[in-house]
Amino acid sequence: MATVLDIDNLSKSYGSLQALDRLTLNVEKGSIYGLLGPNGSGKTTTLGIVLNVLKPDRGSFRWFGSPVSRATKHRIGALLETPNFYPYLTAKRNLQIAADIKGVGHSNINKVLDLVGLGTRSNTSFKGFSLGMKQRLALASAMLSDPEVLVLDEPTNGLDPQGIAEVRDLILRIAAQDKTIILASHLLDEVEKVCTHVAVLQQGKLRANGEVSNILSANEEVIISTPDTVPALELLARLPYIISFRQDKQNIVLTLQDNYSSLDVNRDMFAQGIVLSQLFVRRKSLEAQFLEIIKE
Ligand SMILES: Nc1ncnc2c1ncn2[C@@H]1O[C@H](COP(=O)(O)OP(=O)(O)OP(=O)(O)O)[C@@H](O)[C@H]1O
Repeated sequence: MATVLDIDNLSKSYGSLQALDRLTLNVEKGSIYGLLGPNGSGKTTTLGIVLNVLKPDRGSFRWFGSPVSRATKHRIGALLETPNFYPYLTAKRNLQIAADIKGVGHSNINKVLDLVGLGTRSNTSFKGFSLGMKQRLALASAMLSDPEVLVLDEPTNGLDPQGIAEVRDLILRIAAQDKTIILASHLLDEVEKVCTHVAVLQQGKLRANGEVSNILSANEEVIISTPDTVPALELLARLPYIISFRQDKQNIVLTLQDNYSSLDVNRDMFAQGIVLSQLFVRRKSLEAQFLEIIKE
């Protein structure tokens, strides 16, 4: 898989505040890469640097294997903050002006309006749009040059639930067109629903990164209930593949080593004459995972 963005040891301070501390990560083609972190963790600073708006103190980054240049810039679309459209002009006219500013032709305008679901509203003035529609128009504007990569900072901020759902759906549709998306968010739910990969930032440091599905699947819990609690706890303490267990009301919650499953627990309990009244697997939520990561 080709690397689209390669970030190597980026650091940035504002006075005595270290906003970014030796950040290293790779974004591969076709991924939807989430930069996840609480407010002030360095997400916007990272995006500002890789979009050449901010200068890093140290470190480097490469787009498509090369230092940033006019040629690489044309391959990247960005939405860092909601752009100012002219309120009394139509969606289409606003995109024509945006295209002129970017130095791209008008040939993609109808296509991007259709893509974001505003094809039938192209002659409506911007001021009549809902916040969700305004954000979708902003995404259309970022897509005017048909970029390979889209960089988005908190794309659903301030939207109502319907607007959030529309923008997330749109991001997935854009990604399905063989685009790479890099997206900063403080919303765990958003990253879990939209992203294929995640980098967790805290106080400018990378705390964890990888495929969202890996981070989640590596963190399953097995929940069991049994009337034979005491022998069950004794057995769990002896089983070598149990990483941890704890009692939670009537249940016992287990974390298992990789390559072991609830079947192993059931079989070993049964072999010792311990009957389970309940056994199920629960995926630790990304939120639980995230809180553990930033607690370390
Ligand atoms: N121009 C600036 N001058 C001084 N400090 C800044 C500046 N820009 C950002 N910071 C500080 O740097 C840290 C990282 O900010 P950044 O905006 O990158 O974080 P973020 O994760 O995007 O957070 P948010 O979601 O709140 O935007 C924060 O503590 C912020 O207050």
